[in-house]
Formats: sequence, structure tokens, C-alpha cells
Amino acid sequence: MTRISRVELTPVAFADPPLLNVVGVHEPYALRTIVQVHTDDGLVGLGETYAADDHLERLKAVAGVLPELDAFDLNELRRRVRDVLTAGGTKVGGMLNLQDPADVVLSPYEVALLDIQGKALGRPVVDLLGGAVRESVPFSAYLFYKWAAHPGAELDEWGEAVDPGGIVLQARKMIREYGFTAIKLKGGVFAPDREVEAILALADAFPEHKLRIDPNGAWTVDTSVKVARELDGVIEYLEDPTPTIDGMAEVARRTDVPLATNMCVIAFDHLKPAVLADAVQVVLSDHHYWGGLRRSQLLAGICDTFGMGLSMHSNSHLGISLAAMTHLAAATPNLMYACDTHYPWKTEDVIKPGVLAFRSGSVPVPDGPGLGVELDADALGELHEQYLACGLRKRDDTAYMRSVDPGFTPNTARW
Ligand SMILES: O=C([O-])C(=O)C[C@H](O)[C@@H](O)C(=O)[O-]
Ligand SMILES: [Mg+2]
Repeated sequence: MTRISRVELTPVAFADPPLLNVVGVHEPYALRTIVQVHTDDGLVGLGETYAADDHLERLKAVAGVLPELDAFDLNELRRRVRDVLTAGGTKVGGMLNLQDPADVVLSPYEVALLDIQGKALGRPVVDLLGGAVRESVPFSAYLFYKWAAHPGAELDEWGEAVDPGGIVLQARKMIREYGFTAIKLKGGVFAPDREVEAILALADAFPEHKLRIDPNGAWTVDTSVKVARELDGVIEYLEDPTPTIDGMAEVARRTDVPLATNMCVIAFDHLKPAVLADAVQVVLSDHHYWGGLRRSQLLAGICDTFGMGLSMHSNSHLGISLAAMTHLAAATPNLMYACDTHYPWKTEDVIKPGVLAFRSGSVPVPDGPGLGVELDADALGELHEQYLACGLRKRDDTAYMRSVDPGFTPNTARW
């Protein structure tokens, strides 16, 4: 039997450019926790997750009850995670507009155990998820309005993008380097007209590419309907134009443009009300908060049953997450959209280079055992030192924006 002997949790910080969004701007570093689960027969499983202090505390509490667990017993893993979180007084179970903490904590451990299982069997994770229905996974070019540099820092390689021309230049560079065939624009930063103009400029410049815009709920219902009319036939879906299941349902009643979400359906409890209201036509899965790879496949099945499309959400992440996303997407037949990834925005990683590569916008599924990626111990150490030195302990785009613009308020349904 492959039993867990111990768990190592290493918070890391990696450089992140000043990407703008509805709640502010990315800080100079993004945080992640790297999870290493060791077994008594010498295997190590990898996982990657958020690194906010309260999340780290929960991860540590669960780490304490994992020794002796059989790495193939994912049901027992889930039971232990839920027991620990309930004992700590945490409410387990989704509430509207909240992720389920038990699924968020379960995720990196489930991925690490699947990595161990694959290594024990000599098979890639995709085979444990039912087998590959595609050999490589298409991702989208994830464009952001951005500053030329963090205040006081040197210019980065991407330059400024605060208007349609800047966004098109950014798209050209990203598509030249990665070959993406779908484009997502993060909106909610400027007035909707200006962001519509950017999408139209992208449509002109890239007539063959699939387009999407995601203002993270920055618009009212009426504005969302107006934008949907203007971009009907131009975009493949409109992502979270307005907040809440009720708001999205109202927009959906007034447009045929498919609505997608990673904001109002982010836990299993949200599916029933969303389906009953016909609020969303595409759910963006994300294994980091849907409870890992197998529960993301459960979500995929539910979407399939109720006639909803499936795409994939991302946050700033490193290579362990990209590997997990790729295995999952390769084994999920109804994931028919190019997945989001922040990967092009990062310049540092904790894995050894060589396995994960973009070819024509897609990542070939790693074929080594488990996730197929290897931790670089030196890089892990350096990014941990960077975490200790940078002082950030949770993501706070709003506070960072206010340090530059004290009057800034997040834009939820402002326009
Ligand atoms: O699709 C989304 O909503 C995201 O990717 C959320 C992220 O937090 C994005 O807004 C970001 O990185 O600023
Ligand atoms: Mg989104």
C-alpha cells in the first residue's frame, strides 16, 4: 500500500506584472502554496494552491491528519478534510457567491494524491481521469489592461496597455509567442464603450480568433444587455457582465449571447439555483476551488446534464497548476472552449523547464507518470525566500491600487 508519511507546505511569491481589473491592480508578487505529499515508499506528489494566511492555516490543519492515509483513498481524504474543517468551526458547504472552503482545501491534496497514484502505476494523471480525449489542450490569450511598470520599477517586456491600440499590440505579442487561437480580454477597468471598442479592434485584427470579454460584474443589467447587443456575433461568450445569479438571469432573458461565469456559480450549491433561473450558459470550472480534478469532472457531468457549456478559469499560477489543468481538460470531453491561463504573465516557476510548452496555443498533455512535472528544489527555495522577503500574505489588488490612487473604489455594477 502507498501510505502518506508526511506533508510539506511551502508558500512562494513570484513576480507578477501590474495587471488591472475591476478590484484594482496586481501586486508585484503573486502568492501560491506548493504542496508536497511524501509516501512511505519514497514517492512525492505535487499540488499547487492559494497562499493567503487563513488558507495556509487550513492546509496545515489538514496536513496533520494525512499521515497513514492510503494515497489511493480519495474518499477518505475528502472525509478527513471535511472533518478537520468542521472541527475548526469553519462552515463547510457553499453559500451563494462563496467558494466551498472544504473543496478549496481538498483540491491541492487531491491533485498531489493523483500525482502519487500516477507515479506508483507509471501512468499519467489523464489516464486516472478516464483517458485523454484530446492530446493537447487549447488555451486562450488572456489579455489585461496594464500599466507599463509597477510604480518605481523598471519597464516589463509587455509595456503599457490602456486603450484599444495597446490591447491589440499585447495580443499580437502573446499570439506570436504562444500561438493562441482564442482571446479573452479582462475588462471592468474602463467605461464599457471603451472596452467594446477594444473588442472590436481585436475582431478587426484577428478575424479568425474566438473572442470573449470578462468585466467581473462591473456592469448593470441594462449595460450588460447593451454590450451583449453590440457584441452579438463578435464574441463567443460574455463572462460575468453583472453580479449574482439573479442579475445574470435577467441579462440572459434579454440576449442570445451565451453568458459565462466564474463568479456566481463557484460551488456545487450554486448549480441548482443557476440552472432553475437559466442564468448561465457556460460555467468556468477551476479545480482549485471545485475540489480537485475528479470533482471538476463531476461538475463537467452536471453541466452536460443540464445543457450548460464548460470552460476553464485561471488565477495567477505556476507550472504544477498548468500541468493539473492540462490533464483535467484533456480528460473532459465536454470542455469545448479554450481554457484560460495566466501562464504567459509569469517569469518564474518552481518546476524544471522542458515539459510544459505551448504549441499553436495548446499544451500537449505531459506523458510522464503522474502530473509529469518535476519540482526544481533550488527554484522552490528562492521563491520561498521571495515570499518571506516581500511581506505579502494575501492578495489585495484594491489596497495596492489605493496606495497609488487613494480614491479608488472597486467597480462592481458601477457602469
Ligand atoms: O476570469 C476571472 O474572473 C479571473 O481570471 C479572475 C482573476 O482574478 C483576474 O481578474 C486577475 O487575475 O486579475
Ligand atoms: Mg471571469
